[in-house]
Amino acid sequence: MPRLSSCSPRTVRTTATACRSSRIASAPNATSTTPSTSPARSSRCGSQCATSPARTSSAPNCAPCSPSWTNPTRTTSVSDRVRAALARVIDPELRRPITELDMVGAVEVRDAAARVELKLTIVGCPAADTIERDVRAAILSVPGIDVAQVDVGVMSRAERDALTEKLRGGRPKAMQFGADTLTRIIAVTSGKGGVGKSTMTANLGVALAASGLRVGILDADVFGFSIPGLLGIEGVKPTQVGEMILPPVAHDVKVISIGMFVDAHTAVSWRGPMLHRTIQQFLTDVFFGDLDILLLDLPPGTGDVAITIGQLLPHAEVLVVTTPQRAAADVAERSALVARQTGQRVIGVVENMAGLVQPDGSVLELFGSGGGTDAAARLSTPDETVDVLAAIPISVALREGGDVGMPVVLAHPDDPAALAITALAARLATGGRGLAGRKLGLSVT
Ligand SMILES: Nc1ncnc2c1ncn2[C@@H]1O[C@H](COP(=O)(O)OP(=O)(O)OP(=O)(O)O)[C@@H](O)[C@H]1O
Repeated sequence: MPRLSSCSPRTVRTTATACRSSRIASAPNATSTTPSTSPARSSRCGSQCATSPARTSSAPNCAPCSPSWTNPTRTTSVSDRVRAALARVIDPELRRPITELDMVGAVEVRDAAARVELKLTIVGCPAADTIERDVRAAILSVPGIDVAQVDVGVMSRAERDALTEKLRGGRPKAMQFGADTLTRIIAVTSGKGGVGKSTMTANLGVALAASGLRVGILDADVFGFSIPGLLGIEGVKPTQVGEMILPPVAHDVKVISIGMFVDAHTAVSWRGPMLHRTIQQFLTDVFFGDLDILLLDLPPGTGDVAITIGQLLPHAEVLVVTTPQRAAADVAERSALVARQTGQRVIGVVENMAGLVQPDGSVLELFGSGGGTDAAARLSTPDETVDVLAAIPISVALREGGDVGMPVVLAHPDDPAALAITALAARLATGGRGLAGRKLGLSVT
């Protein structure tokens, strides 16, 4: 089983000891825009303290170095207001208020200064700077507070375990997307490689998230992972809190990919059991939270990953991507049939790389035509009609967006391919969330 390592540790800069490492700001404008790690401010404050440790610093922009926080003179209502402001700070990875995540320790107020203990989940938390900056801004947003001191520490193991437990909602560690999940799971599949499955998955995910849905992408294309690159997060490592893996967020989409755990230049060559365990671990250990839609980018063909996904997620829906070429449609049909054998429902066909519009307005059908309609017709049964849900034209902007990690639906929303993908997302989004139409495996005895 592959070891999914945590993100590379960085040292958290704590402010446990006053002044030397404290990052104290004197005014909202100064702090919210100035990096809290400003060496100038730290050393200025540090030198003040070195000479008069217990005294209020008189340096410009330097807050009291060691105020007597234990004996606050302000009423508790001000610290309550600081706490209320902190409840608006959202952890970028866990997507919940930091107060709910028990990341806020003591909150103390003295005169116009507030001190807050911030407990990060792990040492080297990649979101540390963002959280600290937001905490500082939240403190300074409270009327009457113009000095913010944030003492940054790290949760103890017990606190981390308690958080993991809380995030799981008290449920034992298990596959998150079982038959009773309210999350719609859509596997993007094709028989043939290079038809644009990953490009479609990435853009669809971003378009669905832009429409207000909570979206996750699981890159199950273990051998040819490309989702991190398509979404501009190549090289980003997930944070690990205890046994829980927090998926990086790109363009509002939570993303997990084997590419985040192996060296960029490593070729993954695993046999079936290893692939199975990896996908299973993704579905169990990665904390996606409450999602509306989970998209799966499958490798081409009908191999081990497709079978694993069929076994683990028989209630998933399947979106078949093909090109207009008849040969591609033949193979696409096969991948959909395998999915169907596991109980998954084919919800439609996407014909990608449809005609390229020429400067004179004529359309060049580089890959022929009719493949999508063909595949849909062959996949339709007397009980279930399968439609072509979208035809995505060939687009230079789409390809370029993939190359630079900026999906075309965001970078060029008026591009014909972007418009077609956005319309497809809107169509899929109307499917709603829940168990409606799902086989529940109930039987009457
Ligand atoms: N509509 C399109 N117009 C232009 N280029 C496209 C279009 N769709 C995809 N591409 C390009 O085609 C190439 C293959 O796309 P992609 O990697 O998404 O395919 P895939 O089916 O996921 O491939 P694989 O089989 O490797 O998983 C990429 O370079 C992508 O930018």
